[in-house]
Amino acid sequence: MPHPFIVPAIPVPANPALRLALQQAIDNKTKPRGALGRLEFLALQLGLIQDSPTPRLVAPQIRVFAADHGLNRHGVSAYPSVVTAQMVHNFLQGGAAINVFARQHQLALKVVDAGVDADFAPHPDLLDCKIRRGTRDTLHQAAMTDAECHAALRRGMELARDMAGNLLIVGEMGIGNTSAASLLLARLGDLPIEDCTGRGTGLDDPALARKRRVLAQVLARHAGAQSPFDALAALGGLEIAMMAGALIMAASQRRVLLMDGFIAGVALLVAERLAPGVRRFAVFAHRSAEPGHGHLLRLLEAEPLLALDLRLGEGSGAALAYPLLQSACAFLDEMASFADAGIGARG
Ligand SMILES: Cc1cc2ncn([C@H]3O[C@H](COP(=O)(O)O)[C@@H](O)[C@H]3O)c2cc1C
Ligand SMILES: O=C(O)c1cccnc1
Repeated sequence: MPHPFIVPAIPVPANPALRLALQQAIDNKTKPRGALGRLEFLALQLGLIQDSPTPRLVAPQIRVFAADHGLNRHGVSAYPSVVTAQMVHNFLQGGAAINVFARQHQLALKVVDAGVDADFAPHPDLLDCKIRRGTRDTLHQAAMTDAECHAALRRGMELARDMAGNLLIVGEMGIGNTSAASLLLARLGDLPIEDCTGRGTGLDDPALARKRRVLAQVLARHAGAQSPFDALAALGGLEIAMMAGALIMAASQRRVLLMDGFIAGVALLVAERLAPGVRRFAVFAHRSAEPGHGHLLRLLEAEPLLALDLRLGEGSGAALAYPLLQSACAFLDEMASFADAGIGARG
């Protein structure tokens, strides 16, 4: 179906002359060739994203997208949906993991109400983008109408368009959202739902078996929802749709997308399917302990920087990896070349 929103053009970060110049600059630094390992590839990628021989990270931004999930009434999470709103209050008071790491690395943080099942008083760090109070129960209905799904994508795009800085971390908070992410991965990746499903917030074995059964039923119920847009509307996640919109717009503006774990990663998969090319702007921060993330990374041909067994979300793993991107820019900018230092390169 035609999208009543304009998908912006995604540039191709592959200027061959610049690639050569970056590679030469990296190789001429005072170190054995390749000795900075994957930090060298990171520097090259950041240069190509910014179309610059001296990439710089300016005013990095985190947006944590919060929303609720109708499917959670079937016991697919270890926690009740009310925790989503409680965590929004925690973010606004500065007490969550992502607040701590954002402060540590001076990353600007705002919380987006993408569809929490509660109302909040106005707050300078809260962006009200609410489409509706939570998705519908996907065991019985589509998570969102087409109009709601379009609105969520559009609001995500608008939010990124008007943002400061040249790096975006999308984080999420939504009790039940590993279920939506697993469903989307199974559908868009054509993978068995059992492989895509994990313990999320910490389900025990019987609860995990029940989650798998429920998700298999949901997929069967929405067997017709095959296109990326139809799958997104049917299987949901208002926060996943809004993150996908934000990622599309940010890539179109040549911002670096510093990707967190499983749920944010699924939003990138959706974004890539809706607007091919977005993935090239992504740096993958870490490998989540949620098993679906391994399948997602394979699908996206991504090798993340860290493997810390994190399974939190909120953008926390991306915030932790941020200093590595700073180091990649710094060595490219500041390290002496063999010529600068008067050291003979390998003959
Ligand atoms: C206190 C708390 C803080 C969180 N911060 C992120 N999540 C993470 O867990 C949820 C997904 O797991 P599931 O699908 O099993 O509900 C999401 O909200 C995700 O961001 C949290 C979960 C809890 C309980
Ligand atoms: O990897 C993630 O993003 C994740 C995993 C489990 C629970 N919440 C988030």
